[in-house]
Amino acid sequence: MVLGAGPTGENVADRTVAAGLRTVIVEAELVGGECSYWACMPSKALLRPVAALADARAVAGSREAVGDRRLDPAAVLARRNSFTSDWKDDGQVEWLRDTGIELVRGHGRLAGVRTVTVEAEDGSERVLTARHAVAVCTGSRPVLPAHVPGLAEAHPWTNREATGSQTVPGRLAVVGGGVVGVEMAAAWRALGSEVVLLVRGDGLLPRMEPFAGELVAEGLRAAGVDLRFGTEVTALERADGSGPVTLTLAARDGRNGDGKGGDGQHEDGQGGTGTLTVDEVLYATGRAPRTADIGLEQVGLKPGGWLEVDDSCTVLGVDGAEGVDGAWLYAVGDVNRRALLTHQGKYQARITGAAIAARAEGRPLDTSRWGAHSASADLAGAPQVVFTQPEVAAVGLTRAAAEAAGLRVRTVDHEIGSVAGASLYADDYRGRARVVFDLDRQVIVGACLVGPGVAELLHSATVAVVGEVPIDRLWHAVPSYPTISEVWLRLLEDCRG
Ligand SMILES: Cc1cc2nc3c(=O)[nH]c(=O)nc-3n(C[C@H](O)[C@H](O)[C@H](O)COP(=O)(O)OP(=O)(O)OC[C@H]3O[C@@H](n4cnc5c(N)ncnc54)[C@H](O)[C@@H]3O)c2cc1C
Ligand SMILES: NC(=O)c1ccc[n+]([C@@H]2O[C@H](COP(=O)([O-])OP(=O)(O)OC[C@H]3O[C@@H](n4cnc5c(N)ncnc54)[C@H](O)[C@@H]3O)[C@@H](O)[C@H]2O)c1
Repeated sequence: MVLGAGPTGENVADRTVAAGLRTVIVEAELVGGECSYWACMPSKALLRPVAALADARAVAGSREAVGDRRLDPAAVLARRNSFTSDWKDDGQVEWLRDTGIELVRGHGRLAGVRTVTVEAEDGSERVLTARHAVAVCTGSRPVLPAHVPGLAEAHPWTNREATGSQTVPGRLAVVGGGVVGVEMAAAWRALGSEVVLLVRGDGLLPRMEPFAGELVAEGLRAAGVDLRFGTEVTALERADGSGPVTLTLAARDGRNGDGKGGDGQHEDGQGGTGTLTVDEVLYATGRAPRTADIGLEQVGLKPGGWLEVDDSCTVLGVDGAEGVDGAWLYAVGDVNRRALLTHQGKYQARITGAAIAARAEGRPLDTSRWGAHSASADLAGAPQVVFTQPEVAAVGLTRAAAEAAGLRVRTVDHEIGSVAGASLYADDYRGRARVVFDLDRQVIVGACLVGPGVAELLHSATVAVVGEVPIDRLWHAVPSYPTISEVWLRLLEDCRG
C-alpha cells in the first residue's frame, strides 16, 4: 500500500505491481503530487521560454531578429497551464488504471501494523490492511518562518501560487535565496514583474559551490532583479487583505543590506533596511515533511518530523517491525529528507519497490553500497539542475562537503567559455566548471557546471561520479567536437596533472 501519489508514490506502486504484488495507492489531492502541479513541471514550463529567449539573444544573427522583445506572458502562462493539465489529474489516473494500480481517494493515516485508515472528502472512513508493506510517500510542504508579525495576514505566496498564478504581479518580493527563490525570481522577472530578492545570508544557493551562487546573482542582476543580501523581513502589513503589502526590512547581524541602494521604484528605505511595498510576496524558505497527521503515533513514531530510514528506505524504530522479517514500513521521497528532488524520489522508489518485492518473496536484501536495495546515490551522487540564466548543474560533493567528509581532494576549475563548443553556443560565453578530485582513489567525487546550456552535460558528470570511473579511464571518454562537453578534456588534463 502506498500513501501519497506524487512521483515517488507512483513509482513505488509501479515497481510493486511489476513484481506481481496487488497495490493500492491513497491520494488526498491530485494524482501526480506537488511535482506535477505546483513544483517541477509548472516552474520549468515558466522557465523554459526564458532560456529560449536568452539563447536567441546570445548569438549575432538571432539576436538582431529578437531585438528587445520581451516574453509574451499570456502565451507562457497558457503553456504552463497545459503542462499542469489545468490542475486536473485525469491523465495520471488513467495511467494508474492502465498500470493496474488501485486508487483510493482520501486522507490516509496509519492505524497500526500494515493498516491505514482513509478518510474520504465526505467524511466516510475505510480501513485498508496490507499483506506486505506500507510506503509513506507524502512529500513535503512549504515552511514559513514563525513569529513574523503580519505574515499570515499578508497571504504570502508559497510554491503553489508562485508556480500557479494566472496573473503577473507588478511588484514581487521573494524571500529566500535557495533554489525556489532564484528560479521563481528569474521566471517572474522575465514575465515582467519588478522583483526584489531578499536573502538573509551572504550568497545564493548556499549548498552549492560558491561560484554557482555568484554567477546566478550576476545573471539575476543583469535581468533586472534587485538583489539584497544580509536582509531580513521583520514584519508585514497588508491592510485590506488583498491590496499591496508592505515589508519591514532589517539588516541581519548589524549588516547594512548588500550596501547597495535600490532602484527607487518601490523602495522606501536604504539598502536592506526600511520598508518595501510590493503586490505579492513569495516565501521560498524551505520545506517540512507532511507527517503531522498521518498516524505516526500509532506505530511508535513522533508526528511532524522527517522519517528516518536506512538505505533501502525502511523506516527505523517502528513498532511491530522488529528483525529483518518484520520490516513493513517504508518512507520514500521528500518525506525522508535524503534528497528533495523528484528524480531522487523516483530512484528511491525503484530501490524500495525492489526491496518490498524481495522481502515478499523471502529473498535477502542486498544493501551493500551500490547494491540493488541501497539508494546509495542519494548521498554520493545526486544530481541537480537549477534552471536559471546561467544554469547550474551539480552532482556529488562540493569541495567543502568532501573536505568535511575527510577526503583528500583537489579541485580543478575551468572557464567553460574557452572551449570551441561554448564560443559557438554563445558569443562571450560566460561559465565555469569545477570537479572535485579524490587524490587517494583517483576518481571524481563531485562536479559543478555553471553556464548556458550546461544542464544536458550533467549526466556525463553523474556517470563519472556514480561509476567511480578511474581518471585514467575517463581520459578515453572523448567528448565530441565542437561541443561544450570538451571542457571535460581541460578538467581531466588538470586532474591528471
Ligand atoms: C517550486 C518547486 C520546484 C521544484 N522543481 C524541481 C525540479 O525542477 N526538479 C526536481 O527534481 N525537483 C524539483 N522540486 C522538488 C520536487 O517537487 C519534490 O522533490 C517532489 O515533488 C517530491 O515528490 P514526492 O512524491 O516525494 O512528494 P510530493 O510530490 O509532495 O507528493 C506527495 C503526495 O502525497 C499526497 N499526500 C500527502 N499526505 C497524504 C495523506 N495523508 N494521505 C494521502 N495522500 C497524501 C499529497 O497530496 C501529494 O500528492 C521542486 C520543488 C518546488 C517546491
Ligand atoms: N531545480 C530543482 O532541482 C529544484 C527547484 C526548486 C526546488 N527544488 C527542491 O525543493 C527544495 C525546497 O527548495 P527551497 O528553495 O524552498 O528550499 P531551500 O532549503 O533550498 O532554500 C531555502 C532558503 O531560504 C532560506 N531561509 C530559511 N528561512 C528563512 C527566513 N526565515 N528568512 C529568510 N530566508 C530564510 C534558507 O537559508 C535557504 O537558503 C530544495 O531542497 C530543492 O532541492 C529543486
